[in-house]
Amino acid sequence: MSEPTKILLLDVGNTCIKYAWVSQLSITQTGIFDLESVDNFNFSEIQHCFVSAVGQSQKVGQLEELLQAQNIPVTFFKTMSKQLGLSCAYKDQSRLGVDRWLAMLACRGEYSGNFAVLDFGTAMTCDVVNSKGQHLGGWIAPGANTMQVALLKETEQLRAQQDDVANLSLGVTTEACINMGILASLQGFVLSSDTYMQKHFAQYQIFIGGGDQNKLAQLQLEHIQLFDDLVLKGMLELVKKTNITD
Ligand SMILES: Nc1ncnc2c1ncn2[C@@H]1O[C@H](COP(=O)(O)OP(=O)(O)O)[C@@H](O)[C@H]1O
Ligand SMILES: CC(C)(COP(=O)(O)O)[C@@H](O)C(=O)NCCC(=O)O
Ligand SMILES: [K+]
Repeated sequence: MSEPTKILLLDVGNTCIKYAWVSQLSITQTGIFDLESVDNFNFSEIQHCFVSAVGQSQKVGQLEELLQAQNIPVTFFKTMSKQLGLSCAYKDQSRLGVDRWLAMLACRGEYSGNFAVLDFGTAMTCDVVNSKGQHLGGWIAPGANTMQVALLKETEQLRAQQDDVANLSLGVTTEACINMGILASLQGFVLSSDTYMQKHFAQYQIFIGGGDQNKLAQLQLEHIQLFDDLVLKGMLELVKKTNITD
């Protein structure tokens, strides 16, 4: 018997490209996709490739050429005004990053109540969705690495050394003060979303995803849940529910 055909999902953020292999409509493997070592990547038996892209357009172009050369059909997801019971708050939905849309679809697939979804990558974003599936809007702020880059660029005396700090304390060196300051900003983003949700909803959940979610693992709040592979799981929801590959 031949191997079941596979679907490749690609989540192109402004810093990293994440991939997932999907077989029989389940994710079997995820990782970081590196275009430089693409020769080691097994493209045989790919039935269809689905892409969410919000950055790195040059790499996306290269990827598209590579897949087309192998006759692999490629579908790019777009933010819709309405999809799978979710309605976009933006008047012009095409302006909302498709990664934010897919993250909301992933959470809605898991949870039917009111929620906020926070994604900690190059930018940190928050999107609020009510139990009727109405997206109410959100926030965009610089992510951890972007904060550090901006801080070093705009000052003279700062120097940084990134450290995977998760417990918030006080720094006694410049480097530690920056790491703690950035962690405080990330935690503040979460706490502000909690305050907002508490004010507007009797019941809610806060989902946290993105490459820097591990920085928030120590933050123990009643309504918070870490959510791996948010965007990839949103893509899977669409692939499953729309039978797009039939
Ligand atoms: N495998 C990893 N290990 C540790 N940190 C990572 C990893 N991947 C991403 N990160 C961190 O997450 C950030 C990128 O997160 P990600 O959600 O992939 O961003 P984007 O979607 O904007 O490309 C990086 O700035 C880095 O700090
Ligand atoms: C906000 C973002 C930069 C987040 O990107 P990421 O951190 O995942 O790389 C991206 O979703 C984007 O470019 N959005 C378009 C503007 C908007 O959503 O309003
Ligand atoms: K993000």
